[in-house]
Amino acid sequence: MKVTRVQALANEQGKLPTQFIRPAHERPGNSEVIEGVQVPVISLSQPHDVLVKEVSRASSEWGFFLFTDHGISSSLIQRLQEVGQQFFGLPQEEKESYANDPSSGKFEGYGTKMTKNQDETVEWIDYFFHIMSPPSKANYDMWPKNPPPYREVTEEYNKEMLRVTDEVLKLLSEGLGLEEKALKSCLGGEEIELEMKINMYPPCPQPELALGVEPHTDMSALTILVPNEVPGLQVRKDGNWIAVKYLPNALFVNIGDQIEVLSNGKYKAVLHRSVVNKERMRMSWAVFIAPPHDVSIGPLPELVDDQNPAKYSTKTFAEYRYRKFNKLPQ
Ligand SMILES: O=C(O)CCC(=O)C(=O)O
Ligand SMILES: [Fe+2]
Repeated sequence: MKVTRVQALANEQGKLPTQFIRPAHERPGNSEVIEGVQVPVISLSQPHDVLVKEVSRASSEWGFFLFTDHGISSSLIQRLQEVGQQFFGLPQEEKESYANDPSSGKFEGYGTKMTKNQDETVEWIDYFFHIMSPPSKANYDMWPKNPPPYREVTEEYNKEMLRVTDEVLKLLSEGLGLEEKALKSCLGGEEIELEMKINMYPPCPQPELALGVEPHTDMSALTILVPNEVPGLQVRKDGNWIAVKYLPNALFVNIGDQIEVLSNGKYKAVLHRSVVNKERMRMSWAVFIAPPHDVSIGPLPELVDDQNPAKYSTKTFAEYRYRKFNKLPQ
């Protein structure tokens, strides 16, 4: 089936096509956005006990924080961004050879959401999605072959993401009063999955009427994202949308649904959305960290007792995903 890419629409001058116009209450132009509030910024070079406290606090109060001094070189982040930009700069025909097809279960590849019916609204975004880890699940044939360094750069970034993931999961485990391996082993241990989603938001003729990504929490355990320099991410805190400022080389860390469930609600999955820009293309590289599909996730028994009953039901990640995709209650 022929899919109209947002990138192609952006090249046609003019008005925003109707399927992108959000209902009035969802339009970024109609909602107050707080610009001045600072989201938590946490340096990974602090003493361990301070880090445990800061990460645990940010994850309980915000479900979101920025990491600095994480040890990933700025040149690696720059190369990751270059190969992603170069992919989206390829001729349309070449990008189409990677087209995904979520309706038939083919999630990996080049994608754009389509409307199922007339009154459904879509998002101003094209993306590329593929599994990075574990190697046994990575389908390297689906990774961009152009530009040629794509695979090498992405594998190098994947190694760094595995290292930072271990670090965050240890800190979060300790913040729950558990031993440092607790959360990772619940998430499949070495079988934990890392997925790359490159988000590409072309310039939008009427950004005040559209959204890049609608409000959602990530169904992952954690998401670690690096954006380009164009701002656009907003996180929900105490009933307000807070615009997240760009901080060069910082990692944006989201708590996702699976950590909220495992922690029995002590840590909160952050509600977030992204807005688009009239002049500039925004891009972001989101790494979703999730359990394998057959792993069951529920509140950790150590966190549940008579005073703290389980707030979530236990189910496999496959079941959770199915329910979330189909907007069924969890
Ligand atoms: O582009 C962003 O900053 C957010 C993207 C996002 O929320 C997602 O891909 O789940
Ligand atoms: Fe997200």
